[in-house]
Amino acid sequence: MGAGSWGTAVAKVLADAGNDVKIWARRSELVDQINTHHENRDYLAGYPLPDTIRGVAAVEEALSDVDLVVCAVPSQSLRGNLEQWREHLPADAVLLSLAKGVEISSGKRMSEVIAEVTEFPARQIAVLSGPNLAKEVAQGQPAATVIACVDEDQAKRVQEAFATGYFRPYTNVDVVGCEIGGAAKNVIALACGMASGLGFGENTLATIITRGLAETIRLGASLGADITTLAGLAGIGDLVATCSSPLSRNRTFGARLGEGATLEEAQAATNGQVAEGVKSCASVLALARENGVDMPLTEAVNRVCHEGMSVPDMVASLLGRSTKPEVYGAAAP
Ligand SMILES: NC(=O)c1ccc[n+]([C@@H]2O[C@H](COP(=O)([O-])OP(=O)(O)OC[C@H]3O[C@@H](n4cnc5c(N)ncnc54)[C@H](O)[C@@H]3O)[C@@H](O)[C@H]2O)c1
Ligand SMILES: O=P(O)(O)OC[C@H](O)CO
Repeated sequence: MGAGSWGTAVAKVLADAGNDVKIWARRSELVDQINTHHENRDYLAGYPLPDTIRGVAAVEEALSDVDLVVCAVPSQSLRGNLEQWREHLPADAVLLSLAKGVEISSGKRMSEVIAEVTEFPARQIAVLSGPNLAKEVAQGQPAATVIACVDEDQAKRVQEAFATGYFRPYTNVDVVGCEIGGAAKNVIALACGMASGLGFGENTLATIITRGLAETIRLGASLGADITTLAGLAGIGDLVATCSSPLSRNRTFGARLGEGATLEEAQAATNGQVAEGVKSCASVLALARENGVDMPLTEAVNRVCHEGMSVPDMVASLLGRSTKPEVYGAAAP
C-alpha cells in the first residue's frame, strides 16, 4: 500500500521471493506505468519490475484476498491512509509497517498508530527495518533486514515471505527497538549530512554516528527496548548505511542545509521524496523530553529544521556543551 521508492522495491523483493503481489498507488498514471512498462518511473526509474506485480488504483481491490498488507506510505500520512483502508482490511491479515518515523500529532510509533486505527491485535502487527536503501535493494544487491513482531511465529511467517537469494530477513520480537532505531537514525543522518555539507570529514561523521547511537540507546532503553536490538541491523546497521550513503534522502537533505540552502530550498530539491527525519526530529525529541532522556544531536537538528538556527551555530552550540564521561547508560547525556 504505497508506491514510493521503498514500497516499490519491497514489492519486487516479495515477487522475487515467489509471492503474488499487488501494489496500490494513489495516482492511476503510476498504476498504468507499472502495469504497462513494469517500472515506477516516478520513484524508482531505471529499475525493471517483475511483470507479475500488478498495479492497482482501488483500495478495495488492492486489499481483497490478501494475507499480508505492507504499509508503505510516509509516517505522517499513515493514520489518514489507514482510516481509509480500515474497512477493507481482511480480518486475519498481518499488517507490516515499513515507515521509519514517529507521528508528530501523537508521539506514537507506527505499530501503535496501526493498532489504534485498526484495532488489530499486536500479534498481527509487524515492522520491517534495517539498512535498506531502496535503489540498492531494487538492484538485487545483498542486504539484510529485521522483521519484528511480538509473536515470534508470526515474525517467522513474514520472514519466509521475504527471503530471497539477495534479501535476508532476520526476526526479532523487539518491535519498540526496531521502530526507535529506524526513526532516530533519520535524524542523525540529517546531522551527518549537515557536517558533510560544511566540509567536515570522517572523524566528525564517526563522532556523530557514535554519539547518535548513544542517544538512540538512551531513548530506546527508556521506552522498554532491548538495547541489543540497537546494536543490530535496525540500529547501528541502518545508522551506518543512512549516515554514509549519498543515496539517503535524509543525509542529502542535511548536506544541502550544510552547504547553505534554506529549508525551503532543501525541501524543493527532494522531488517529492520523503526525508522523514525533518518531521520526526520534533516528535523524537518530544518523546525524549516526556521520558526525561537527553538527545543533544536530535535537539540540535530540531533547532535547525524548526527553530531557524543556522548550521554553523548548531555546531558551535553542540561543541560548547559541558564536558562529559562517555557512558551509554540511560542517565548520561
Ligand atoms: N526509500 C528507501 O530507501 C526507504 C528504505 C527503508 C524505509 N523507507 C521508509 O519507507 C517509507 C516510505 O518511503 P518511500 O521511500 O517509499 O517514499 P518516497 O519518498 O519514495 O515517496 C513517498 C510515497 O508516498 C506517497 N505519499 C506521500 N504522501 C502520501 C499520502 N498522504 N498518502 C498516500 N501516499 C502518500 C507518495 O505519493 C509516494 O508514493 C518512509 O517512512 C521511509 O522512511 C524508505
Ligand atoms: O533515504 P532515507 O534517508 O530515507 O533512508 C532510506 C532507508 O531508511 C535506509 O535504510
